[in-house]
Order: sequence, then C-alpha cells, then structure tokens
Amino acid sequence: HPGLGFGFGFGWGGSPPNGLSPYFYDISCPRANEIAMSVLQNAIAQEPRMAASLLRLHFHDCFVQGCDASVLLDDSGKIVSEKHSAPNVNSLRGFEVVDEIKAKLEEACPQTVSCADILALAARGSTLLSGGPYWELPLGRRDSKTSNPVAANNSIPPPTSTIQNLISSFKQRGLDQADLVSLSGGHTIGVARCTSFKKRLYNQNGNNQPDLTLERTYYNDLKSVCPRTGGDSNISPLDYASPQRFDNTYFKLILGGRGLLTSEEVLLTGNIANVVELVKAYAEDEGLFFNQFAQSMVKMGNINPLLGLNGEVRKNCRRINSQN
Ligand code: HEM
Ligand SMILES: [Ca+2]
Ligand SMILES: [Ca+2]
Repeated sequence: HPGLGFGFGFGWGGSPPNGLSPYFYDISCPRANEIAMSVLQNAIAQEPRMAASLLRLHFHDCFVQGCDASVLLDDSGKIVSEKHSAPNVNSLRGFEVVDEIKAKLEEACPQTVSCADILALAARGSTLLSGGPYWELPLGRRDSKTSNPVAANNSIPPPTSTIQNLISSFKQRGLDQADLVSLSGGHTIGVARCTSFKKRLYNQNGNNQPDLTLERTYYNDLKSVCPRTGGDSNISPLDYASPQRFDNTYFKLILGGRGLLTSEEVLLTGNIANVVELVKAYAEDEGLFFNQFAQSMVKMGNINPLLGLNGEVRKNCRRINSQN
C-alpha cells in the first residue's frame, strides 16, 4: 500500500506505536538516506552554505508545533505559511533542495518518506558533510496538515535573547542547558544578516553605545560590514574562523568576545555557571561537543512528532495532500 509509509514490522501502516525508529524505512524505502545524501552532496558542493541553511530548517520546524514539516508549507487554501514569520522571512532557505530530495524519493518509494523525516535526514547529512558528527537517526515522523505562523513568530528565540529567555525557551521543549549550548554550536556553520546583530554595534542598550563585550578588532570588522544605516541584508559568518566547517571553533570565538549574536555571547556573559562551563568544555574538547550535539539533535528531532496514523505523508512538501 503506497499510501501508508509502513516500516519495519509495522504492516498495519503509519509509524511505530512506541515512537520513532532508526529502522523505519528499512523495508519500505531502504535507500532513503542514500538518495537524500546524493542530493545533499551536490547541493553542498555547489554552495557550502546550503548545509547551514538545511540544519537551521530542521530547528525552525521542530520548535514550531514539533518536527512535522509545518515550516515547508506554502500559502494556499487555508494555509498561511510560516515562511512569512519574523524569524523566517528573508532568512530561511534550502526549500528547493528539500523539493529535490522529495522528488527523488517519490520516484523511488511513492508517498513513503515524510517531509519531516527529510528535514531530519538533511540536517544530519549536512552536519556530516560539513565535517561534523554522525548519529543514528530515529525516523517515522509524519507531516502536519496545518501550519502555525503565530507560533513561528513567538516560539523561535530571537537573536537578542537573554540567557534566561534561551534557557526557558529550550526547557519548554524538554531541552536542557547542555542541549542549549551544544545546539547553539550549530552556528559553527552559516551566516547572519546585519539586521540580526546590528544593535550590538550601535545601540545595544538604547543609549547609542555598542555592546562592550564585543572584542575590539572584531567589532571594527563588523562595523565595516554593517554601516549604521542601510546594509541590513549584508551578511557575516556566525563562526568567521571556519564558516563552512562543522568544528568547535565557534566556542573558542565566544570565549574571546567574538560571538556574532547577543544570544551567543550571553552563553558566556549571562553568568549561568553550568552554561559557562559547557562553553569552555566544548571549546577545549571537540569530541565532547560532537557527542553532545549528536545527542541533542536526536532530542530536538523528537519534539512532538506526528505518529501512527496522525498527519499524513505529503506528496509535495509545500502542500497538504487534500490540496493536490
Ligand atoms: C539558541 C537559540 C538560537 C538563536 C537565537 C538563533 C538565531 C539565529 C539567527 C538570528 C540567525 C541568522 C538569521 C539571519 O540573519 O538571516 C541564525 C542562523 C543560523 N542558525 Fe540559529 N539560532 C538559534 C539556535 C539554532 C539551532 C538550535 C540551530 C541548529 C542546531 C541553529 C542553526 C543555525 C544555522 C546553521 C544558521 C545559519 C543559516 C544559514 O547560513 O543559512 N540555530 N540563527
Ligand atoms: Ca513544525
Ligand atoms: Ca566552524
């Protein structure tokens, strides 16, 4: 029955009753990961930043209504896309690569691999192809029939977040301080627009003064990328030491006052002892960071998945099936 993504040992259709499983597509679509990886390999070879963009897509999906591919829906019918919401607009990218993976998977195994699982596979593959860790990836998420643009506005922490905001936002989704610090390490690849960090350069506290925790040379470099007026879409790497390499230099930069966003520098300056210790530990030991990142990605990927016969497996990641 092609309409139901039955997995290993679950001939009745839907996903496993006890949650996600790494073996979910072993019978129904054994080459799913291989197919996704071949598309990723080409896309990332063409544009290394694509790895970062795809990793971020999974995060922005999981924090809004759970990991259900809600972020991929376009406007149509009753659906108001999450793509217009503040954290996403003019910022999220990688949708065409997801479409390409989906098209190849529909050819190989029609209506079997969910778009939510494609986002999880793309996040893992992107990490791996950038030099980061591998992890065994639980699968079997199904796709939502709704989007949630209001939650997309309210549930993704802004770059101006305080450490308390970040801790509580993650805690609401069952993620602890080690998850917060290691997942922030996703910023070891990719870029941000000036609009995401400009306040730090010119008016951090409403008194027309810069953020004094910014290291001086870095501060001057950033000012040359982001003038006081205009240039809001100019970009700067989140980890300027190795923007395309998944490594632990990100944490070393934070220790030196060279974190790009307020939400990153507060991991150090927020004075939460456990968080500061974790930043230092990951800066010193890349293996420790990789291990925790892998575990935390699995935890993030487990946020509120649609299981069993809930939701559906979309044929096109941009639309719910009833609109096809
Ligand atoms: C802890 C709270 C977080 C905040 C406040 C935050 C904020 C941001 C901001 C403001 C940008 C730049 C957007 C732009 O200017 O267009 C960004 C980019 C990025 N974020 Fe996060 N983020 C957080 C957590 C995460 C997590 C958990 C991940 C993945 C594990 C992640 C992965 C990325 C990546 C890879 C990019 C670069 C994307 C690209 O170059 O296209 N972020 N983030
Ligand atoms: Ca979602
Ligand atoms: Ca890096």
